[in-house]
Amino acid sequence: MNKVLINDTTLRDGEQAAGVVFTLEEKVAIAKFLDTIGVPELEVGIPAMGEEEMRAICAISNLGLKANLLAWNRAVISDIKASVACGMERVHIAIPVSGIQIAAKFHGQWRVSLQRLKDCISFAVDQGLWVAVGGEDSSRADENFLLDVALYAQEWGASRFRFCDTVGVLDPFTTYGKVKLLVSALTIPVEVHTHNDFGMATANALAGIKAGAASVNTTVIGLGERAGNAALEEVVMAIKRIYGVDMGIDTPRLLELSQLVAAASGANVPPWKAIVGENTFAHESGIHAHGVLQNPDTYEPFAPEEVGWERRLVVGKHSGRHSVSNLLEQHGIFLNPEETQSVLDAVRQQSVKKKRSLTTEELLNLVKEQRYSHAAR
Ligand SMILES: CC(=O)SCCNC(=O)CCNC(=O)[C@H](O)C(C)(C)COP(=O)(O)OP(=O)(O)OC[C@H]1O[C@@H](n2cnc3c(N)ncnc32)[C@H](O)[C@@H]1OP(=O)(O)O
Ligand SMILES: O=C(O)CCC(=O)C(=O)O
Repeated sequence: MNKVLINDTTLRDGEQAAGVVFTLEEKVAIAKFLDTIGVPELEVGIPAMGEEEMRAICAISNLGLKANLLAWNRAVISDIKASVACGMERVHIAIPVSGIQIAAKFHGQWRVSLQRLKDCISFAVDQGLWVAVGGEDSSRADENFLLDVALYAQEWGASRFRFCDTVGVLDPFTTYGKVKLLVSALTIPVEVHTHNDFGMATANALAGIKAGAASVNTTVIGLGERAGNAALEEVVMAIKRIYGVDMGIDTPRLLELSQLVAAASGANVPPWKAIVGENTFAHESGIHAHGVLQNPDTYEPFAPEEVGWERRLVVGKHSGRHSVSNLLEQHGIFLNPEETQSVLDAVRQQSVKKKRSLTTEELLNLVKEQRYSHAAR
């Protein structure tokens, strides 16, 4: 797999998640964090939204970050003027490309939409801007029409074309085929933008990259419209660990970044969320805990420290003797096999009663209550 460029859109598509509002300070903090950990490109917002958003984009633009910054625009000249007013040197211009979208937004008049795109690219290029074009709803567009739009965008001066699975309807196989067509036809790089409506945003992003996309859109914790986008932490770690390509991202800070974005968005990250969910390196099941105690590779795809976690062994309904005795030994308590089994029985009972795993303190209390002769050597 080729080295791919991450263009993170937490500050644009991420914030579009219904109910999410970042303050200016939060936007700045997220931009700085993404930049610090090595994300090379950030889509920072939509200047056309008005003064408040423009202030935040200007503030980010004034930070002097290493990352390239990009503002999102419709094919509307005043949108691009607003981007210029925010100090943007790079603009992304979106144009609907599917029949459904062109009908809703341009009354089916595709020639009008193409003329708008041409005018906007020319205007932006004349302003000295670097221009990327996004084919909104590329996945449902007629393939020949999509190709024509992309080729025209290239001819008119765009430096990159974004393939958007706007409503997340593709699977990795179809994504691969569609992106490959574009990559083969264009000389400018192709970017993939995927949504998670069927839970395939990350898989589709990887398929697009495999097909030759040079750039991929992500958002932290997968925040974004409806079911969200391809998650930054998933894409980065999959590329690193499945394909062996290190993208130069400081991955031990991914957890802290996810917590920053979760707090700013008011979102609860599910415990089972890939890479940054709190259960991703927690082991309760007896067979798993036993395996992990022998060799963590038995039940972990990579070391927890690589993404900012520490491994946790938890005792509860599904535990076995090995994890119970391991935890107790860490507290200087050494039991014989019969005693360990009776603690395990008590752990199971308590866990079922409480409908959760036990804390270390609860486990130690159980042992105390049983007053084992071998306890606390
Ligand atoms: C797939 C995506 O995520 S696209 C990005 C979506 N993000 C957002 O919408 C968040 C920010 N949006 C906003 O703040 C507002 O929608 C604004 C400022 C952009 C526009 O607001 P309004 O002028 O009030 O229009 P409204 O949002 O109701 O309707 C969208 C208008 O943009 C037009 N439009 C939509 N996409 C495009 C496009 N790519 N190029 C040109 N025009 C477009 C629509 O046809 C409609 O035009 P109309 O007013 O002439 O009918
Ligand atoms: O950039 C574009 O063209 C649209 C991006 C987007 O958010 C989408 O299609 O879901």
